[in-house]
Amino acid sequence: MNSFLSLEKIVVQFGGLTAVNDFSLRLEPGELVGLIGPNGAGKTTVFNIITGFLSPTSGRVRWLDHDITGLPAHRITALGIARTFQNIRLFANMSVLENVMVSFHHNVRSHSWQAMLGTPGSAREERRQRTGAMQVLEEMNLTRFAAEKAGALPYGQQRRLEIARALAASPRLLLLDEPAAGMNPLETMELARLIRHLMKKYKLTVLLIEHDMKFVMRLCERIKVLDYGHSIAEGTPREIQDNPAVVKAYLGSVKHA
Ligand SMILES: Nc1ncnc2c1ncn2[C@@H]1O[C@H](COP(=O)(O)OP(=O)(O)OP(=O)(O)O)[C@@H](O)[C@H]1O
Repeated sequence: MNSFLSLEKIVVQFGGLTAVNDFSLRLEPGELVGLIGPNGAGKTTVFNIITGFLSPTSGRVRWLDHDITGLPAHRITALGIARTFQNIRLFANMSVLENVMVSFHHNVRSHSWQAMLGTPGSAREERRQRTGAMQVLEEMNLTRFAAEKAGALPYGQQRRLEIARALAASPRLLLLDEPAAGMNPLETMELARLIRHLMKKYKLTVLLIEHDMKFVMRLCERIKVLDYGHSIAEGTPREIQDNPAVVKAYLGSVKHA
């Protein structure tokens, strides 16, 4: 059957721990889906499987009808899947602009020998990366920070820069790992607006992990809930809010917190 992204019966074991167990998920183009669940439920592990940072113990990942299970991360990015990280992974000592240019560089995989020799091809390529990176920064409202060190940006802007870097890879599917973490309510509201805008403009599909329930419930069309590696519910925000298994999973996690 045709599919955009489909995860089929994914199992991930770390030694004796089963972090993800028999997990399946399908995404259709243009969807905005939330992946939620208590701490340690296996959400980031699912992202790591989709993006090639981990290989599953069993199960398959299909993307645009290709089996991409276990492909290395850079190949999966080149096929159109980009991500951000829960723990921000910027090059803190490089400028904001350079951080985005690096993603363009990976995107086009420009010939490193050209760069080493400083040939006209590489100068042209650098200009192309710079122009592209500036466009992405403008989209993310980060132009005024272009020359600043990434590590010096306020936290909320660093999160936006992470998204800028992911966008530079020209993805069709964007995975956002806790994009609103550490943001104030105003920043969170702006982020929700931005995600909708980017999805429309770049015809993106988005899967996001988030603990801010208000944000998830307002933004996502469909939500999938993980608990101890198992999918325990899937549905609209309303259905998820009223689902007894979900309430129980979250109450349990509060009790143990
Ligand atoms: N590389 C690893 N080696 C061993 N155990 C791991 C590894 N990565 C994750 N785990 C374990 O797998 C389980 C799922 O972790 P994961 O980070 O996917 O959960 P999560 O739902 O993203 O949690 P959180 O909301 O706290 O970020 C946890 O018990 C975690 O400790």
